[in-house]
Amino acid sequence: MIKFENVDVVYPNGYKGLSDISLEINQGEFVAIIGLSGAGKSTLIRAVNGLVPYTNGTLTVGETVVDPKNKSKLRKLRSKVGMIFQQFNNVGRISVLNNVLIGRSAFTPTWRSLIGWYGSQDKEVAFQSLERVGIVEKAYNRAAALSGGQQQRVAIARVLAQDPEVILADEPVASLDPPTARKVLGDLRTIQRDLGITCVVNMHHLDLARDYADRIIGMRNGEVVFDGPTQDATDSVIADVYQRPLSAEEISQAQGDGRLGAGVENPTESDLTEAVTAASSDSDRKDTV
Ligand SMILES: Nc1ncnc2c1ncn2[C@@H]1O[C@H](COP(=O)(O)OP(=O)(O)OP(=O)(O)O)[C@@H](O)[C@H]1O
Repeated sequence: MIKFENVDVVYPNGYKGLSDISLEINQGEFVAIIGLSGAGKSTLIRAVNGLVPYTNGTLTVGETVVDPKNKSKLRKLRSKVGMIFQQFNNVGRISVLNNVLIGRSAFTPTWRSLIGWYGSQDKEVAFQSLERVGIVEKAYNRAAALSGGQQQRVAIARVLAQDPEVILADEPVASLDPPTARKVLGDLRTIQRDLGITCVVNMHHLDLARDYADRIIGMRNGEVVFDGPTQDATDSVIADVYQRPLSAEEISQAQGDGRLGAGVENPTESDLTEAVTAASSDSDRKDTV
């Protein structure tokens, strides 16, 4: 489904963010990416939808070769690859429902999505998506008025409304308290199991990765140093990924924040808009009204 073949990412300043990555992620897997700050987790995830362009090798999602230079191909890819971020990236001043409808942009002519004119079928999909994450009663609230956990659920519902094959989640629970983090990961897990959507999730806490993922990929210095089923990711294996024993905070989110620093630059507004609104100008999209 997602296939990295000898993929490198070299940033414009010459820094090698990913080095010779070869791996395959199958349709319907729930994969956690772990590793120290700066290991390359965000770079790996963002390469999949072209937010970070890879500079060598081949990266494919399904039948599509990710081509960061081909904007129209990229938009089409992003319509099938939803992305959620640590900071939710909802539009705070508009309603929850309208935020979720943004996920329908790929199915709506550009001029109509620009004025927020979505058809009844789109609204039905949006309501179903909100129901799936348990916040349908918030549909007409302003997104900014919701709690962090609810806002992340809005982001998940928006991605679901895209009808994605893959959900990429770049530290989706890093801003949430431990119980809320578990609820949000539980939603993602249910979505993956019920709908067969592939989930690739960056996480800072080993206990969350172990509790929710089928498979763990451990990264260090831009390389994959562990890749296996979750049950094989023992403490000693993970200590090897980190090259030292883990602290209690790194193992369990309940022990504290556990973050060790900042990662890739925040994406620009336009990158985010593109990543979440996907293929709104593709010629083969369907008008659903
Ligand atoms: N735009 C950029 N230009 C140059 N180097 C970058 C850029 N973005 C990231 N890097 C570097 O690439 C490396 C990998 O960063 P990345 O954010 O992918 O790591 P991470 O494992 O996700 O870290 P964190 O857990 O802190 O988010 C880091 O050393 C980082 O400083």
